[in-house]
Amino acid sequence: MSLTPQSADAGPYDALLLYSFGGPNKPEDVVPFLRNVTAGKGIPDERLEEVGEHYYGFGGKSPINEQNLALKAALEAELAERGIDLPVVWGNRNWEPYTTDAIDELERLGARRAVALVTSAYSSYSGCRQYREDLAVTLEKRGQLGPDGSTGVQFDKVRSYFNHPGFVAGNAEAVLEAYEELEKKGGDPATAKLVFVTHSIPDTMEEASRVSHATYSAQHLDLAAVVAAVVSEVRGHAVEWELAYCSRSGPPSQPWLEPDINDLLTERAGEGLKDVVMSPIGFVSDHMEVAYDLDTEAMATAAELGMTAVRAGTVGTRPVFVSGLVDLVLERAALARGEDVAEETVGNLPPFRSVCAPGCCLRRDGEPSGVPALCGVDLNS
Ligand SMILES: CC1=C(CCC(=O)O)c2cc3nc(cc4[nH]c(cc5[nH]c(cc1n2)c(C)c5CCC(=O)O)c(CCC(=O)O)c4C)C(CCC(=O)O)=C3C
Ligand SMILES: [Fe+2]
Repeated sequence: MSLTPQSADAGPYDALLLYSFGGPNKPEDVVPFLRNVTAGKGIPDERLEEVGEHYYGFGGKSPINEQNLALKAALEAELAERGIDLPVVWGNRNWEPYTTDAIDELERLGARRAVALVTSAYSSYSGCRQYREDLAVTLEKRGQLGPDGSTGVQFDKVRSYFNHPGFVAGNAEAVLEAYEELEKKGGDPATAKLVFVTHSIPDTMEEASRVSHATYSAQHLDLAAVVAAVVSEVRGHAVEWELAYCSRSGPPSQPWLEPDINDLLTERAGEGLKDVVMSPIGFVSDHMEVAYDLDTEAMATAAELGMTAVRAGTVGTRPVFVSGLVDLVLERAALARGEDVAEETVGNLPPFRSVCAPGCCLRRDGEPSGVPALCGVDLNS
């Protein structure tokens, strides 16, 4: 697909909200942060203590906040380069600067209509609707949620971008670099397996992500197939790949998406697999899930199994990714202006909706949340 020429017009938006998960900055933040994340989610105490230890092992500090600041700076630079006058404001669901701090900042800037860009490329409750609910609930607490949406700053959202060319190209670039590293470590790229990794979610959340489009796992499989095809073409050999999961939580009785990356490595090693490249396509930066679950845990598993393993990078602030994000912002602006725009994609799935459909990405299949959400067809859908 050819790139559509886009005007450098971000109107009707007067600000961009970079909207993320958040993470602790120091040891004292760890427990309050975990309380924010898990409020009402039924995560067992043992799991929380274990996750707390992951953070303490890294000095009580998650890399995520610095990574988001770097992404914010990269977005600002790309916007300036293209002559687009759009201030970027950063906010998080689970830590400072909170969503409400971001709205304060938007008000200080005099913004009346903002476009939200979530640091999650996939559509599911965790990566999409939970952010939309958080915006609505935050405005509600501020007394700014009118019957048809915000009476304060008005928000739209950039579509889930797992199949946008910039995200796909950034991941392919990172995987190609990992193959070179594997060769340097003495591995054999021609027989290595490419394992894509993402955050596991409960099976019920996977089912509920089906409402208006392909499920969370299907979105990953679509992107993975394209990345594997690029790698195969560039390297000139067949690439065998599969998808695995990390970071499972919740009670053991509750089914979550599998296989777990460690189980997969163990099983494949038993079948004689020697070399592996792990590509964390589920994450946009090397935050704690990557630093602990992959770099610490899965790499240790691979070492114990005598495998040669390399972890590919995340898209982070790769120029091709950042420039794709700015394209997505301009695309959303053109849609908001009522223009006819080509919504660029790669892979087999269509572009995901910029305005979420009723019932989209609920937490559990068939269970309305009763929580209002912005950026859908209406507040309570
Ligand atoms: C799909 C998905 C993404 C990717 C999309 C996105 O980026 O949004 C993601 C990202 C992240 N998850 C993160 C951290 C945590 N996630 C937890 C818990 C959970 N995650 C879930 C899903 C996801 N999570 C789910 C279904 C739960 C169970 C509770 C619930 O149903 O909500 C818990 C609680 C303890 C535990 O169980 O692990 C923690 C501490 C961090 C911060 C890392 C850092 O600090 O660097 C980030 C970026
Ligand atoms: Fe998570």
